[in-house]
This record gives sequence, C-alpha cells and structure tokens, in this order.
Amino acid sequence: MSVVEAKGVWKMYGKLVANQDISFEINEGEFVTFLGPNGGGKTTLMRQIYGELTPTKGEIKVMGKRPSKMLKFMGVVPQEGKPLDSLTAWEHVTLLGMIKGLSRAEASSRGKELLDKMGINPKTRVDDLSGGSKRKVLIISAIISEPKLVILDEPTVGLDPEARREVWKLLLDMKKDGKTIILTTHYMEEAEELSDRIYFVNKRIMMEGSVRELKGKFSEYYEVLNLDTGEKYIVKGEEIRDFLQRSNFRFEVRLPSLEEIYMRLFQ
Ligand SMILES: Nc1ncnc2c1ncn2[C@@H]1O[C@H](COP(=O)(O)OP(=O)(O)OP(=O)(O)O)[C@@H](O)[C@H]1O
Repeated sequence: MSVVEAKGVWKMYGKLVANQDISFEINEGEFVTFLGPNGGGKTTLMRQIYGELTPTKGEIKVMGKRPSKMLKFMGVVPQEGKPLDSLTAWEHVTLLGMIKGLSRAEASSRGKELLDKMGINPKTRVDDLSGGSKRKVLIISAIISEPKLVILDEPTVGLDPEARREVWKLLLDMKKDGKTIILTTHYMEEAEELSDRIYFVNKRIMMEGSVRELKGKFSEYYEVLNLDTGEKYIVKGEEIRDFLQRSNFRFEVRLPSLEEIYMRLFQ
C-alpha cells in the first residue's frame, strides 16, 4: 500500500522554484531517504508531506488523504525543531505522547524506556542536556506514539558518531516494526546504512533507486585501490580487465561510493 504519493508537485516561493514536478510513491514499511545539495528543496518537500505547506501545483496524499488530515498518524522531526527547555526529558516525551493520544501511563512508561535506550537521564531538564541529547529528545517525542509514518528532516545534525548510531538503531528498530520512514540527510553513510531507496533531489528528482541500483547505474567506473601504496585509480568498466592484468600490485576493486555518485550528479 502506498503511504505517501506525490503527483507532479511544484512549490514556488514567489518566483523561486523550490520543487519542480516531483512525483513519487512510498510504500508501507519502506525507508526512503532524500539527498541533495543545500537549497535543493528537501525541507520544502518534507513540509508538504506533513501538511505544513501546500503544493503550488500538483498534490501530495498521505494514506490516500490530504496530509493535514493525517497528522495523528505521523511523527515529525522538523529541521529547526526545538524542544521545550523548561521540562525534564521525561516530562517532554510524556507530554508529546499524550498529545498524540497515549494515556499518561503509556506515555510515561514508553518514554522512560526510550530515554533509557538512548542513554538520557529522564530527570534532567531539557535545558541542561547537550545539543545531541536535545535532538534525541525530539526524536523520541516524535516516535513515542508509534506513528505509521515518521518524517525526519536532518535528525542527526550535530550528533557525535556514537549518538548517530544510537539513532540509526532506533530507526532500524522502527523499520523492523513495519513503520514507513522518510529521512533527509547530508550524511552519505547514513543514507547508505538505512535506506531501502534513495531520491537525489535538486528542485526536481535527479535519480532514484536502492543503493545497489544507484551504484549499478554508475558502474561504468570502478575504483581500484593499490593495497601496497594506498593509491586509488578510477578505471572505466571496459578497461578494468586490461588494467588489472597489467597491474603488478595487490589490489582491491570496488564500486563507487554513494558520495562519489553524489559528487558526479551534483558537480
Ligand atoms: N519560506 C521560504 N520563503 C522563501 N524561500 C524559501 C523559503 N523556504 C525555503 N526557501 C528557498 O527554497 C529553496 C529550497 O529550500 P529548502 O530549505 O527546501 O532546501 P533544502 O534542500 O532543505 O536545503 P538544506 O539542505 O540546506 O536544508 C532555497 O532556495 C530556499 O532559500
């Protein structure tokens, strides 16, 4: 079943085109990531999916309905989201859980469980948490009610590698539970680790596919690593055989990384 469907979406700010003729379908249980340069229109697109903006032209449907009618099924971490500083972490996640329809007891016990899992002391005031922990509180607040659709706009900005991996684990657990997840990020390894499908977007959709498919599309080039010296060579697919036969060093051959694909698409 399609959870989000966009058909011919254009979003203009005055004369500026932020989204240009965007169409896609995201199915139940998929983890989809949008990648693209700064100003490429990702946040604008996310805000239309969670109903904060409406398309200038075209339409977006969430579970077949107008997004603003489906908010109770969504958990959102907006790009500029800020937690309520005066609450404790536990009060924060409990309150957000109750707003989304959980009973106080459910919100409180699930909130505590998630805070423990993410290594946050429930009794600490949000104001006194580190920037990374504040982001974790926002993420937990968005997912505490177990929404069917989770939208995260650059949720791991500013997190250290360990915290980022904790968030990945949380998201992968949600995916295992069958949730549909939409992410934007500038971290390629994050997209590679988590996504079933990736959209490269710069106003319009430039390319789409699973990590494996995207790498396949760019497999006219290989990267050859000289294991003796660490030197790297970019070799065309049709020349790789000859190149390796001529090489008198130990080598490793690999497909381009997502980052290399990104650089080739957007440079
Ligand atoms: N409220 C607004 N009014 C006018 N222009 C806007 C508004 N919001 C965004 N824009 C412009 O629309 C374009 C797309 O911005 P958007 O924030 O959607 O991109 P993005 O891909 O999310 O960027 P980033 O990766 O930097 O977060 C940019 O040129 C931005 O300046």
